[in-house]
Amino acid sequence: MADRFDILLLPGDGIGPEVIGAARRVLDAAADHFGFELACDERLVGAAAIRAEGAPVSEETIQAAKSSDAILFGAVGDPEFDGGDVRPEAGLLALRKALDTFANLRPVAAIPALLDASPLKREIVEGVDVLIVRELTGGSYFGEKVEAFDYSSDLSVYTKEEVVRVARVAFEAAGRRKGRLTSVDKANVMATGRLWRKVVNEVAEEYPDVELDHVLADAAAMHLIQNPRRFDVIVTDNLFGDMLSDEASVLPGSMGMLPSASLGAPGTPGLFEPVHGSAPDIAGKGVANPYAAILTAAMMFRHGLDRPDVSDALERAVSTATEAGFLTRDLGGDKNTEEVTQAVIRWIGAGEGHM
Ligand SMILES: NC(=O)c1ccc[n+]([C@@H]2O[C@H](COP(=O)([O-])OP(=O)(O)OC[C@H]3O[C@@H](n4cnc5c(N)ncnc54)[C@H](O)[C@@H]3O)[C@@H](O)[C@H]2O)c1
Ligand SMILES: CC(C)[C@H](C(=O)O)[C@@H](O)C(=O)O
Ligand SMILES: [Mg+2]
Repeated sequence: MADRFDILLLPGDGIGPEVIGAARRVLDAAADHFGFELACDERLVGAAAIRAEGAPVSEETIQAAKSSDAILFGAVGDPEFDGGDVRPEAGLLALRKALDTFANLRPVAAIPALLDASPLKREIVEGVDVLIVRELTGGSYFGEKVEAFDYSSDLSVYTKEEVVRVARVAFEAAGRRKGRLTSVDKANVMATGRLWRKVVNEVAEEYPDVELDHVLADAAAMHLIQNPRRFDVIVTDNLFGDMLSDEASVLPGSMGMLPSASLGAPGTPGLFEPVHGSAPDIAGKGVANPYAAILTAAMMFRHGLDRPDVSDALERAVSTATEAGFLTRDLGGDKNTEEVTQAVIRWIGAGEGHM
C-alpha cells in the first residue's frame, strides 16, 4: 500500500480555489490521520493561467500533470473571457486530451440528510444511486471546428475503438453494482448514435451478466428526474453526459454535491474534477459548497491512488457532516465553506475505531 502521493492541484478560477483550498485541508487532515505523505504541487489553469502565462494551460503544467500520481482540479471559467478567442475552458479540454482521460465517472446519489434540498418530491429522490459514465475525449467537443463570419460547425466524430473502451468501463462498473447498464444515444437521428448503439451491443457480448437497455437521450433526460431509480449505470457520449449530469444534480439538490473522476488507461494519472463550474455568481463570498470537491478527493483515493480506506473515511465524514446540519446555502442551509470544511475535518476517522 503506497504511503506517499504526488498530487498536482489545479484550483483554477472563481470558486475553484475556494473549494480546492477546502479539499486540500481535508487531504492534510487525512494524511495526518492515516499516516501517509502528501506532496502537493500547485499550478495555474484557466483564466488565472491566461492572465499569468498567456495560455489556459501551459506545456509545463501538462507535463507536471503527466508525472503526478493524480490531479485534483477545481473549476475554470471567467466571464471576462466570454466571447473571446482564448477561453479558460480550453485548458480543461487540453488536459483531458493530453491525459487521454476518456472515461468520466459521475456518481449521483441521494444523501439521506439532503432529501429536502432537492426540488423534486422525496419519493422520487429517495434511494437514488446512479453512475453516469460520460465519454470525455471525443464527439463534438473535439471534432474539427469552423468559426467563420456567418457560418460555424462542430464535427462530432466517434471511432469504434473510442466507444468500445468507454463501454467496457461502464459494463465493468455495472457488474460491480446492480448489474444494469443503460446506454444513452440519439440513434434515431445521429450517425454517431447508430455507431454507439451497435458497438455497445457488441461489447455487451463480453458481459452476459449485465442487463443492457438503450434509451434515447431526450427520453433519458425525462426519466432521470421522473423515475431516477430505473437507472443503475448510464453510459453516454461527451455532450449528452455533460447535460445529463447537470440535470442529475437536482437529485442530491445542488451542483455542489457532484464529484467526478476522469480516468484513462490503467497506470496513467487520473484527473479528478467536481462536476460544477467556477460559479462566478457566488465566487469570492466564502459560501461555495465544498462537498463536491471533497467527494472528488475521495474518488481520487479510490480510483487514482488505490486507497479505498481513505476514500471511505472521507465519504463517511461528508455524510456525518450533512447529517449534523452542515449545509451551505445551495442546500438550504446557512453554513459557509469554512464551517463545512471544519466539520468534515472533525469527522475524519470517526467510526473507524482507531481514533
Ligand atoms: N469543470 C469546470 O471547470 C467547469 C464545469 C462547468 C462549468 N464551467 C464554467 O464555469 C463558468 C460558470 O458556468 P455555469 O454558471 O454555467 O455553471 P456552474 O456550475 O459554475 O454554476 C451553476 C449554478 O450552480 C451553482 N453552483 C455551482 N457549484 C456550486 C458550489 N460548489 N456551491 C454552491 N453553488 C454552486 C452556481 O452558483 C450557479 O448558480 C462557465 O465559464 C463555465 O464554462 C467549468
Ligand atoms: C467547462 C466545460 C469544458 C466542461 C465540459 O463541458 O465538459 C464542464 O461543463 C464539465 O461538465 O466538466
Ligand atoms: Mg458540464
